[in-house]
Amino acid sequence: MSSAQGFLNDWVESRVGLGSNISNSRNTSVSYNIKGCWIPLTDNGGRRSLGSREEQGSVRCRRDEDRLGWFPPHFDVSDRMARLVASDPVFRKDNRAMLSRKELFKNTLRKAAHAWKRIIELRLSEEEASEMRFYVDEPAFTDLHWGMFVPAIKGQGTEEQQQKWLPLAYKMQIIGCYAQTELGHGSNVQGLETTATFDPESDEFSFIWWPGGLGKVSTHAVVYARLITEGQEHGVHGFIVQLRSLDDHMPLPGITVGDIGMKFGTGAYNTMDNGVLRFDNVRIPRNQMLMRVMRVTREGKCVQSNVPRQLIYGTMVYVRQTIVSDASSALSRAVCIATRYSAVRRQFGPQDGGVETQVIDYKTQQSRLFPLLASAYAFRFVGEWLKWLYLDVTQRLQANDFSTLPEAHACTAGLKSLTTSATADAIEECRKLCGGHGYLSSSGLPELFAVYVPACTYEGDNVVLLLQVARFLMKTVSQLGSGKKPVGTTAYMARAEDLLQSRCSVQKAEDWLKPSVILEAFEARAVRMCVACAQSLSKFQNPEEGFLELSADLVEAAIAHCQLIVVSKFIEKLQQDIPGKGVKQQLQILCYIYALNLLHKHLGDFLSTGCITPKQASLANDHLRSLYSKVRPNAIALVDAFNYTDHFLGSVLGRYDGNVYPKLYEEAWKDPLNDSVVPDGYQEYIRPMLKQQLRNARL
Ligand SMILES: CCCCC/C=C\C/C=C\C/C=C\C/C=C\C/C=C\CC/C=C/C(=O)SCCNC(=O)CCNC(=O)[C@H](O)C(C)(C)COP(=O)(O)OP(=O)(O)OC[C@H]1O[C@@H](n2cnc3c(N)ncnc32)[C@H](O)[C@@H]1OP(=O)(O)O
Ligand SMILES: Cc1cc2nc3c(=O)[nH]c(=O)nc-3n(C[C@H](O)[C@H](O)[C@H](O)COP(=O)(O)OP(=O)(O)OC[C@H]3O[C@@H](n4cnc5c(N)ncnc54)[C@H](O)[C@@H]3O)c2cc1C
Repeated sequence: MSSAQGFLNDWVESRVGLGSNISNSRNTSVSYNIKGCWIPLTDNGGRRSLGSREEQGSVRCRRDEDRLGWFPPHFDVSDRMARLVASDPVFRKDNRAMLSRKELFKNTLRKAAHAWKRIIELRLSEEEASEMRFYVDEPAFTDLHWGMFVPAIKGQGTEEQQQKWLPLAYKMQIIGCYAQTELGHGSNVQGLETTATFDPESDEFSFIWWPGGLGKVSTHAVVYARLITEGQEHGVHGFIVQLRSLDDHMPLPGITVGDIGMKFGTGAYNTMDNGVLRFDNVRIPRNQMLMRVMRVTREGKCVQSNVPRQLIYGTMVYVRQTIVSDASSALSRAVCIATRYSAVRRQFGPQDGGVETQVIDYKTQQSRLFPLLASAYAFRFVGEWLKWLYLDVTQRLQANDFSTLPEAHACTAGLKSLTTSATADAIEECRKLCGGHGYLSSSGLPELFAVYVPACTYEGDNVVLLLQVARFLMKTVSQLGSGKKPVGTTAYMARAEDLLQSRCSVQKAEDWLKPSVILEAFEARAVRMCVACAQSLSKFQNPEEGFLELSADLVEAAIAHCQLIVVSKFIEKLQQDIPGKGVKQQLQILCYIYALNLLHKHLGDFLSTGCITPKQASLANDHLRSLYSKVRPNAIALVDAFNYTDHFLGSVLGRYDGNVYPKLYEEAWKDPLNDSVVPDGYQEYIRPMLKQQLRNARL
């Protein structure tokens, strides 16, 4: 899809949407781009002015000149959209924590409407519009419209249904949400209680429903419900349901709809109108059931297509894939703030009155911060790979090849779980890395955490998703002897016999610098944990009972497998040409830090499975420590490479110019409490208290 063409036309005309630019077959090697990254390796080792209070604000890093020849195509789009948003007053960052829910929500509507206006005026491409959404940085109903409603129709609708609904959705003449979760059922989709009963008399369905969705905006929803025809159940399906009038936005008869109320944090995800929806005998035409997987005839007969019924879960696969890239963005943002501030902040140091030490120079700070920096890069690369995997599976599905769907499901579920859990923890760690000031709203970290943390729950609870990965792994292990060769991310299991016996070859710390050594350690750990689980499972008469009993161990095995995927994709990335002086070396160091830090954190797994010895573990740790010193000179450059504007970062601590302290002071005075010198309530509560004490003192 070309960015020169208009966004609107592209989307209306596009049938395949995001899948159009991928042509690799699954077995060819995947080519990566480090999209949107530039790493300015400066002569002074990347320290810039950050770190010296004396120099605050005095040095400006000229970004364009700093770049060393690394312009992946995506970078320009991203950079242009970042600047467009930052320079538009309508997109200014309100102090969201200070706004009432109504103000907050109305502001979001205003920004979303303005974004849409600009998208049309500037004829933005899909990629540009998506970048604009990213930099506007405010969860909104449009995320669900574009991110779930449209993909649900695309993935589960017939050609005819797509032709009818997509043009309306692309032009935003209808606005949709994804209404699947009920009050009582979220993870258990098959357990949904909403029913859609076909009435052959009138050619219509009726619903009862209680969803999470959009409470104030959507005119339509794809609603998931159990299909009942001729008194028989036929599983959960998606149905397009109009909720509100397109004239006056009032709910249609039989529909009760509203917002579910304030959520975690102030500001944060409260810009979103998550909603409650109740159907009371709402009727919709038969052809509003999404029928790519199963068709209901005029007579009420169900006709299964050749498409697997798991495709009904397809929208979740799509969104989980996008969530992995989003994890890298959220994490890189937090790390950018914490790294820059760690270079500014000084505590303790020489006793002779010299300048105090930048906290980034403390090994403890480095050992907490640099693995997070490495993870931000690792998640970016695995996110790019996952995008490829998703596009590949989409193309295959179109050609009626469903063979890679289980792996795509396992990878998207597992990596969504792994990256969101790690990112949520990392944002909180970044807050702590910024000491007391990290707790201030103006650090940007509390709100980032509050906005981000539901990612561990939505689109599938992270533990429930890991259990899906574990099921896939147990199936793979059980087929090992059957001649069915594991492929893709489980290909290493074909070498299970060797990996169960292998001994790590590390003898000195530098041996840990061999990618093959690291890979083999992670593969051996994952195989051994999976095989141990499979052996324990085989002792149960009832496999489902065994699965429940062993679920905590199965989750650990799934994590080991997903970590292996991330490590291996990082290593694959480094086998490619990476332009820019010194860039590859820096990424190599980050790759080792990512892997060796995981090894250190999960030492129990590696030791108890006998993959490495305590001596080798200790050598890995020695080496990890030495790698931190190599990152330190370029730490600022490595976070500048994310190319975040100050507007987007929304953090006084993460300012590009390092001018933290005067700005913190300035920010404090903006608080409404400082509007008056003597606070409201003084006369009523403080003064009488003081007077009382004065009287008591006189007595
Ligand atoms: C202003 C203008 C701007 C313009 C903007 C332009 C562009 C922006 C574009 C887009 C924005 C992009 C993204 C943003 C979008 C959204 C993100 C933001 C917010 C998210 C909001 C949140 C939404 C939600 O939460 S929706 C609800 C999600 N719900 C869940 O995830 C439920 C979790 N539960 C399940 O998935 C399943 O029930 C289960 C746990 C998998 C269990 O399934 P079940 O069938 O009961 O059991 P099993 O027996 O285990 O499985 C049967 C069988 O099926 C296989 N399986 C399961 N799932 C899948 C799957 N997904 N795909 C394929 N196969 C699957 C399973 O392995 C098993 O197979 P087997 O029989 O072979 O073993
Ligand atoms: C901000 C936000 C936005 C959302 N947006 C939407 C939306 O747009 N559309 C929509 O349809 N839904 C939406 N949801 C709902 C979301 O998808 C569900 O909340 C999510 O899938 C988790 O399901 P649940 O709430 O039923 O959790 P539960 O399944 O009730 O989980 C509760 C606990 O039980 C554990 N658990 C559950 N099952 C198992 C098991 N089999 N084995 C072991 N442990 C288990 C979980 O790990 C968790 O610890 C949203 C949720 C949030 C928070």
